Amino acid sequence: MELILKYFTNLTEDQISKFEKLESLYQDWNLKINVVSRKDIDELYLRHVLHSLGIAKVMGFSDGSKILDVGTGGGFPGIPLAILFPQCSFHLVDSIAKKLKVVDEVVDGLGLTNVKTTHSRVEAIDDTYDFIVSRAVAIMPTFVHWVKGKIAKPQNNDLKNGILYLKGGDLSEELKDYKTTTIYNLSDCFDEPFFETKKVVHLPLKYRG
Ligand SMILES: C[S@@+](CC[C@H](N)C(=O)[O-])C[C@H]1O[C@@H](n2cnc3c(N)ncnc32)[C@H](O)[C@@H]1O
Repeated sequence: MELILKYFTNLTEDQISKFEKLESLYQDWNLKINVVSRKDIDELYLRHVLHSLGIAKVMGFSDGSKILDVGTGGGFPGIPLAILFPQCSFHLVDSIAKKLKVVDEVVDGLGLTNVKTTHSRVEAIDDTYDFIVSRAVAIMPTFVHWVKGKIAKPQNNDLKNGILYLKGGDLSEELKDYKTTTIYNLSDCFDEPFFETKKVVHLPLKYRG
């Protein structure tokens, strides 16, 4: 938990208590349904919570923003971001029901009122969002194919609306067809060696409507 406080110094009491509660909620639920590996549970704050919050280091969501987390699995990056941005609404989608069972229990346990979950493949979701976040779900061309048409018309001519994807390693081949992409190195934001090769890819997308 100290890790989160090291990099996010303006948290409210409510946010701190929610981040603190996360560990025991995941530990309890992971005993019943294994959604996070043993190693990752031991390093929950580094590998899951802080990594998810890397998105917030490169993009501040304005109040009222609508955000879709595709393939949320055990709730990452959606749940940590929902704690950090209580004035935004988060839709967490996954095609595996048992993973969402854990997410629902964590959301209830934290009293997160800005999160809804849907058991579905993302292709079947018919709605629009300001941002689409994700980690470890598909290569970019597949991902873009799944989510195009799901970006809302920007408020205030904000041309940033689009995908924010947590990725690692060399992305030059995977991203070569996307000219408007910006890649942010999380090693510039966090000192921990875990972030050495970790990046956030920002790909603005054309909006629908
Ligand atoms: C490797 S896990 C990553 C989970 C989480 N994002 C994380 O980083 O911890 C990939 C997840 O994507 C989900 N998934 C894969 N394709 C999907 C699709 N088309 N629509 C919704 N979920 C999908 C899988 O069910 C799985 O839970």
